[in-house]
Amino acid sequence: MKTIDDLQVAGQRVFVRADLNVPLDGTTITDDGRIRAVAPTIAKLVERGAKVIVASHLGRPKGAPDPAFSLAPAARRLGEILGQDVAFATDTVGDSARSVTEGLADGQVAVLENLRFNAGETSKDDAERGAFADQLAALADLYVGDGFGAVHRKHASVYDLPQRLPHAAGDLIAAEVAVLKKLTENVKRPYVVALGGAKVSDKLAVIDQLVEKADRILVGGGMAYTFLKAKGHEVGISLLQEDQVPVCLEYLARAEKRGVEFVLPVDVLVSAEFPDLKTKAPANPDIVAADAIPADKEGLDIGPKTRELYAAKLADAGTVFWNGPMGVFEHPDYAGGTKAVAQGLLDSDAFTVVGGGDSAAAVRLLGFDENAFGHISTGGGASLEYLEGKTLPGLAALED
Ligand SMILES: Nc1ncnc2c1ncn2[C@@H]1O[C@H](COP(=O)(O)OP(=O)(O)OP(=O)(O)O)[C@@H](O)[C@H]1O
Ligand SMILES: O=C(O)[C@H](O)COP(=O)(O)O
Repeated sequence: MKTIDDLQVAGQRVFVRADLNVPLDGTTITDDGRIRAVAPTIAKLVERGAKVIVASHLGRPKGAPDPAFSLAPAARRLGEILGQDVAFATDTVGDSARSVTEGLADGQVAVLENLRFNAGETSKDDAERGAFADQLAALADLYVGDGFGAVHRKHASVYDLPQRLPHAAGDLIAAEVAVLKKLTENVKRPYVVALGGAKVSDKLAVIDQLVEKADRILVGGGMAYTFLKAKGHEVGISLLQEDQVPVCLEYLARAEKRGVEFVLPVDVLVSAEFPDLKTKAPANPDIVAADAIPADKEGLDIGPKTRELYAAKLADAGTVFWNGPMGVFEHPDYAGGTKAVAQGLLDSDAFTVVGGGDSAAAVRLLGFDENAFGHISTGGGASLEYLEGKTLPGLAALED
């Protein structure tokens, strides 16, 4: 892969595909880690006299403009971090994008509106994605891929666009790949993987390969309930991927055969209602055994016994990879499980990697020092798929 140092960027329009998919409370960014992570790449391009055009997705809008998913707050924050004005285009490839990018002088930066406001960005149809990539390509001379969190997506700006422009990997992608590569070679054992979060359907599949690589897998968050169901327990109204129950059973059987310890919650915090993340009003959850979740309640965090169990399972680890909060950590009543696992990582002597937008945000928002971990990756799904050994579209497209 070429790096930025291989490109002559002075005076050129450089398209930077970043991952500015940051958590928002209205228009307030609650954690700016992903913006800070890509800022050095943008600053380097600025310093070298490029006209920098930054593009990203935010959330999962449905292929049309939706103000709740505007990148305007992220563009403002990027300007503050860079210490310079950052222009904002109110569309992605329309009149605003054209005029804002045409108006850039050398060393200036613009952010385009959310790529996913355009159906072509995420389309499964090659021609539709290609047509959108053509429109993006018209805005720029060079492409820098630095949105590590999205490299596992075969999307127009990630996969098709670099094939249309001279391209290189940005410094964030280069650094992420260098660390994650270490986890695919000579890992210090026991190798413990902790999985949680809400993107259950996306991430269950990675267990297929992790069962072959890890020594111990701890499951929490929304991911746990499909496994509990597979074990024959009722899970009430918890997040459930019913069609994946047979797959979970297969993973459990394969783990047992390979001697991989597969650890599931023994107790959970439940409530009849999803908590109010805005007011943070007390949720008063109940603690129940994992095999006794009431039919009208959902599991929203791992319980106290599970926290202790997971801390013990992390204590002797040589390497830990963790993706996905153990509960709805955004509410204080459901942050305990995520805190316990973060503390468990720190209390071990392991090389620790935390991956994912919300997982990294959780670590910082819950007051942990991000420098105390071995590596905080900006990619959750992306790092998991990398560790699985998959070819990631956004990395493949950056190859020479
Ligand atoms: N039991 C649960 N039920 C519902 N949501 C949950 C539960 N446990 C955790 N979550 C939610 O999971 C979300 C984070 O999951 P996600 O899979 O997106 O992780 P991530 O670290 O952001 O990874 P990525 O970068 O791939 O998105 C949080 O918003 C949290 O509230
Ligand atoms: O948060 C992430 O994992 C990345 O920004 C990718 O987002 P996506 O899962 O919506 O594609």
